[in-house]
Amino acid sequence: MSEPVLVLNTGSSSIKYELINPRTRARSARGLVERIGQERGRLTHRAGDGPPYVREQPFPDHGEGLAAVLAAFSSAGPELDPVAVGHRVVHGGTRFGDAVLVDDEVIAAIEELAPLAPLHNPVNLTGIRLAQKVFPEVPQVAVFDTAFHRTLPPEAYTYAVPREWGVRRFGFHGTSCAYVSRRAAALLGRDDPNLIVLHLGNGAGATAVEGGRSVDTSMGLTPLEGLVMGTRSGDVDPALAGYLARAEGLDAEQVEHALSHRGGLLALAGSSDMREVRARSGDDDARLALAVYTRRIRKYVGAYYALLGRVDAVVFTGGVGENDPATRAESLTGLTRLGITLDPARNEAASHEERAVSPDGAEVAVLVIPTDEEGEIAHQTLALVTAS
Ligand SMILES: Nc1ncnc2c1ncn2[C@@H]1O[C@H](COP(=O)(O)OP(=O)(O)O)[C@@H](O)[C@H]1O
Ligand SMILES: CC(=O)OP(=O)(O)O
Ligand SMILES: [Mg+2]
Repeated sequence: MSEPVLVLNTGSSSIKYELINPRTRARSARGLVERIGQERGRLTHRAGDGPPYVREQPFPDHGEGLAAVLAAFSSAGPELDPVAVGHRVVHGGTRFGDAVLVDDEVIAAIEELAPLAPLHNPVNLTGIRLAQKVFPEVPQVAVFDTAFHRTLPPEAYTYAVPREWGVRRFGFHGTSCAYVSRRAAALLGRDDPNLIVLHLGNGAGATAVEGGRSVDTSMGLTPLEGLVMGTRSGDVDPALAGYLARAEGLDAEQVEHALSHRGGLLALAGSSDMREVRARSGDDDARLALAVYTRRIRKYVGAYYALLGRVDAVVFTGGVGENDPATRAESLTGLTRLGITLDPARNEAASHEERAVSPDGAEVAVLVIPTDEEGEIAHQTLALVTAS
């Protein structure tokens, strides 16, 4: 029996979607709406093995992007008849752990958490509301990025700030971390390995996984802290906000917006896209950007090695982690004494498969595992809908 689940991963300027059979993980359709809110948007829809259905036009907001997705299914198929819709929701706060069925109360809670993930939660809600309208009889399920990090111990999630602020570290990309951690365990043939997971996409984070559980992670209260990202600065001196207020007259919102949208690779190299930055690695700005990007990763690898004491594998995932051998090599240089080395030929071989890129018998395996956030969301969605 085919039981397709529609998965919506609504990002700050994009919508990724897939129609998946969660049991076989077979996709009958997948697509992407890019550059929402910009002058030139694009929708690419793939159904089966045929040529993609492409629309180049502006998509002023996520609502219009989603309407175009529905139109793509009508024009290019397949029939869009999901048994459930699974939504990626970035911030679940302390309220949400496992996936939940969406009702009015859940929507209100996701909305309340929006100030902690202003780039993500509001557009996640746009997806939920539209799907409710289009599929009123179909259960909607929210799967939270923060869920996998519920196991952080207090000493990892506590900031040394006044308690009455009620703030803490949450961590993100948990669905990706959970999936690649499970796959790493299978590849290593160990039940509950110790891992350093490096999810390097547009957003990027490092996570220390001990015995299969997240015990520390680089993203914090919001998805701005930690590694250098496409447009996000990652770690900076918190006094920067006060300095910019005094020196430039920026208010808190302007500082946060700049650190989120004008930071990272974009600030240093003029592009948030790693492929473009790599293509210009002859120029000084791009070289510095790459050095800052990979040095930050190396610092987190060292820190998490120290926390874990024993590491079975370093796992690379996300668009950069999966596809950029130079980032993997530069991030792990000088770590031979920790037992972390790469096999250059394995590292450089292009592949979309799960694989080890360290030498056979290495003390610490280095793995590349393509993430599957959508497959994981579909799986959790069907499990919840079937159980309820
Ligand atoms: N072959 C490649 N070499 C280097 N970087 C790549 C390659 N393919 C994709 N990337 C980079 O991956 C990043 C996007 O990662 P992805 O995980 O798809 O993003 P998102 O967080 O939006 O899901 C971009 O910076 C892109 O340049
Ligand atoms: C949480 C986060 O950073 O997500 P993304 O990588 O999709 O921006
Ligand atoms: Mg991502």
